[in-house]
Amino acid sequence: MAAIDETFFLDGPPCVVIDRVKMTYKVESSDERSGAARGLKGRLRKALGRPSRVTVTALKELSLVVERGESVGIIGRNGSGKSTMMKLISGQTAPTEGGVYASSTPILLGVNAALVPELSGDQNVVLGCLAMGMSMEQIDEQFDSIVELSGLESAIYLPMKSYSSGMASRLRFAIAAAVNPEILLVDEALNTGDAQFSSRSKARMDELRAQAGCVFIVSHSLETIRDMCTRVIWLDKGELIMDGSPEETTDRYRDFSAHLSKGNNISATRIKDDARANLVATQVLERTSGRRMQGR
Ligand SMILES: Nc1ncnc2c1ncn2[C@@H]1O[C@H](COP(=O)(O)OP(=O)(O)OP(=O)(O)O)[C@@H](O)[C@H]1O
Repeated sequence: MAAIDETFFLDGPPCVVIDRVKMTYKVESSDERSGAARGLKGRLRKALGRPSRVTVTALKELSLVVERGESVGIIGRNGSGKSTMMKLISGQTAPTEGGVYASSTPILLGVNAALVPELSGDQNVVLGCLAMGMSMEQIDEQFDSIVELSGLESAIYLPMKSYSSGMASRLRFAIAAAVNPEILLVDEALNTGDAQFSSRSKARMDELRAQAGCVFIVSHSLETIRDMCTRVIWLDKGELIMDGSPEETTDRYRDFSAHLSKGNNISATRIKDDARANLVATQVLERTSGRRMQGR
């Protein structure tokens, strides 16, 4: 049986606690072979022209405790549940089961902030900042540095719908980076924009990271993850496979991916199974007096 890391939190509050969280989605499926399409109900639905619905498991049961000062990288193949985990931590989505607790409101520094394409860049700066809870005074103070970080110069006065996708991403990043959150979530935001913007955004990220209580970073760039994280978790098909140091976890994942891409599925599965067998599972307990205990 996997070892358990029992966590009591008296030595200082953790920033984020994920307690036995599961996430499933109900989606329409046109697959005639799916369980939901078969049987009397399925035939009836089909006769009425209604598509059948299937359940997609985005995250299997997952528990995690993240302390102040940690910078957690999340890696894994496409569809492994990384963005779902970020949405759950940010509160954008509620889990199907379990709970997510945070010491303050986490801010998702993604490239998906909803801005209005018809409005100009500067109008969107105001809109985006208001949406993040900033006051007009704070926006006024930060406006010039947001525009400077975006690097858009005079294009800031043009409608956002006229921007290239890279320009739009730069604006979203610059707006999102204007707040100094205690809990910062970064979902691939650093992988957009040109080289000049990359170094500018990395510098701002480093600043934010230094101020934040804890940071979560999703990225397919293992280099970015190694560079920026103190701890890395590997998700696969919604399951936690590994939770360890950036070097160890990215090495193991790189090995797994290399075997997969060469078609060595059996070796890849063995690497994954070995990693999962060594996982020290977290069990979240009620707040109680005591000290933090490491796995047994
Ligand atoms: N809104 C949704 N409705 C239905 N299924 C969803 C939804 N969002 C995610 N999923 C499913 O949940 C699973 C995990 O998706 P998620 O976006 O979290 O993966 P990811 O690891 O971030 O992938 P990627 O690396 O491709 O961005 C996938 O099977 C996906 O199809």
